[in-house]
Amino acid sequence: MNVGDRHYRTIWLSDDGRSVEIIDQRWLPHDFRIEKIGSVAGIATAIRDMWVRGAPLIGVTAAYGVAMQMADDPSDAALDTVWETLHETRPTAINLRWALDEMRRFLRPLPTEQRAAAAYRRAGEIADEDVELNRAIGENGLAIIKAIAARKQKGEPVNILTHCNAGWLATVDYGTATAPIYLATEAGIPVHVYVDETRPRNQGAQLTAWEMAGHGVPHTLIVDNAGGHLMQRGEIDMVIVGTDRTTADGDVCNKIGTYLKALAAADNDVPFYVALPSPTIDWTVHDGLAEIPIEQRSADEVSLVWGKTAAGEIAQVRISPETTPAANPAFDVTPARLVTGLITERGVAKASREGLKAMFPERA
Ligand SMILES: CSC[C@@H](O)[C@@H](O)C(=O)COP(=O)(O)O
Repeated sequence: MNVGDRHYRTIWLSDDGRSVEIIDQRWLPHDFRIEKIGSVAGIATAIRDMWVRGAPLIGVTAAYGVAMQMADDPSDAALDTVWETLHETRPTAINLRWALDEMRRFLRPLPTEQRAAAAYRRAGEIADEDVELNRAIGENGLAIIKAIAARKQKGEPVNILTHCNAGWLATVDYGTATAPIYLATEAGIPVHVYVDETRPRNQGAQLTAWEMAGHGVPHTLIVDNAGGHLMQRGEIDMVIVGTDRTTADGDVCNKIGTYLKALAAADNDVPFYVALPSPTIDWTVHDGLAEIPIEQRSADEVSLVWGKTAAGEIAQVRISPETTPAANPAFDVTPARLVTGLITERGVAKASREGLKAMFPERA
């Protein structure tokens, strides 16, 4: 998507043909910084410390990490080691394991001297495929927005609530939850997005709001606790969120707080959609609550908040007593029964084993 008048993806191969450049998301919306990363250790840090984040982008970044390892040492042992090193950076988003598995499956049969070039090629393809998947999700979600718009007065916007950042910053381009929103805006369908701030890291306030502003999408930032109130007042037409892992039975794991939005949506008959590319489906998991590992992040993310001071400095402030402990589970699981539909690259699936099987018969 565009930053100013320039088109960016979130990750691209450097001119040296070996490193990658990424948009460093730690500083947004206050500062737009590009980082160059040329080692597996650098890739692991960028994923773990959330310079890059969002399930699909984590996967693509890891794929490039495998390529860097192959350029240094293309042996089978090194392939297994880089899989382990990168896999442990973040536990919940399944796209990380999907990308690492795909790279290893593709590289293992090749002679070692061909692996580095092949790995960079395959990582680039995975990045391009992500863009195509998201574009298709956009088309399928656009049909839902159009149907809601058709029931409204002419010119009245479709009000969409979203949580966390499942925008182009969380993918290579377009985003998952935001792709239908961008396509609706391009098509001239009036939309208005309520952006959940998404404590503790504020991906909504910092990233989704920045994306919406950058693309001229009318939007309003709300605190996480406001969504239920707005739904009770009929001010939300639909919810669209992303997901870090969706089970073969349609349970949806996503940023902490998603479950509460789904409960409020169900209580108020507001359709609750989840947008996802198929690499986000974990076909090996059936019971999301019991089986998906939930990342426990640092308590500092709860007790300390980043922002920009009046003097223009990007700084962190403490919001709780020094001695108060904090817990920081980063994701929760929304049971399939609360999900209206899964917007995939192939169409909108029912959030159930049968729905996903019908959409992806070759994988189920
Ligand atoms: C297209 S992204 C879907 C999810 O990855 C997104 O909603 C999310 O929860 C991201 O969490 P994050 O912890 O910022 O990586």
